[in-house]
Amino acid sequence: MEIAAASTVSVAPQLPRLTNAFSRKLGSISSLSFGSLKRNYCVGKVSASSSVDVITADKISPASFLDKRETGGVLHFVKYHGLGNDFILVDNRDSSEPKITQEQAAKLCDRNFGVGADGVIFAMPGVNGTDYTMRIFNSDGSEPEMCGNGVRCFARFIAELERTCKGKTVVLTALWVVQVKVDMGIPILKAQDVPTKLPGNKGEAVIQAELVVDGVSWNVTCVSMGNPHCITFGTKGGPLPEIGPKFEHHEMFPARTNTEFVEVLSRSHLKMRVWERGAGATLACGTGACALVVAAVLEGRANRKCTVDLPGGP
Ligand SMILES: N[C@@H](CCC[C@H](N)C(=O)O)C(=O)O
Repeated sequence: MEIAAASTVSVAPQLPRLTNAFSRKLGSISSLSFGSLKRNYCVGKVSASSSVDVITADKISPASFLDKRETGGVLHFVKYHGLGNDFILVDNRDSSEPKITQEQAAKLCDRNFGVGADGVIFAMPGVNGTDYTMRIFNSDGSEPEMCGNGVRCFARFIAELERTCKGKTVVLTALWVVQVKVDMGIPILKAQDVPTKLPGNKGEAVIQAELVVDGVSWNVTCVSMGNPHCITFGTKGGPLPEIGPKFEHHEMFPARTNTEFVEVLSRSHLKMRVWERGAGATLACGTGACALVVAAVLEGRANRKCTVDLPGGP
């Protein structure tokens, strides 16, 4: 079921390195927008508060991981996606510790033995004057600094929680499909802050530099949107599961990297495949889409305003 988009929520990430803070004092500062978000419920019954009841762990096995953190053995969650980049969202506003561990998150994200997702997002109490903080674990359990589609889902989730809680400022006029715009902040180009060990070749930035991957030479530009991205243009490549991990774990990327393989269709139309750090091939990556437009502009391949086609949509 889909109802037309009706609500726009802007998000200002204020601590791009470690946390993504969601401020209720929202200005209209969006500079990049993505496609609509959709909410999928994947298991169990949908309750009035839009959470999903999972069968209590103790009915399955006393050692089941879900009963270790949440009272009563129930983890309430919803499943959202942005262009098919899908996340399990947990209301963690009552604690500064995530309700599940990184290992448990990896199990939940397993598409065969768990719920299945690209990551788990926690809506945490605010820090430094913000109302909320987002934390996210990738599907391998690692913790990234930032996630563009994740922060959109997070904004949508907060909007829904606030609506449920009443008396707050976020207005939601339709369910199911909502446009959420995110201010992604300023890209970081300084090599050591991306981070990459590739030496800066345009000042401290790494732009169209040579990277040898498994004996093959690639031209790459390195951009951080809070999390590291390595962008390469052209049609060269191969199956993502083969080539992606070689970039992700390349010695030039001390914090590993997300990698975007980009085709330039025109100066305002780009097409990307992505291999995400800690999650593999995903249908969409918001930080990746932004990073590749930055790279395309820096390499003189595209205008500053572009449509990016991702496997999950434009
Ligand atoms: N899909 C996300 C990025 C998620 C984090 C990434 N896997 C990382 O480890 O940096 C997005 O939409 O930005």
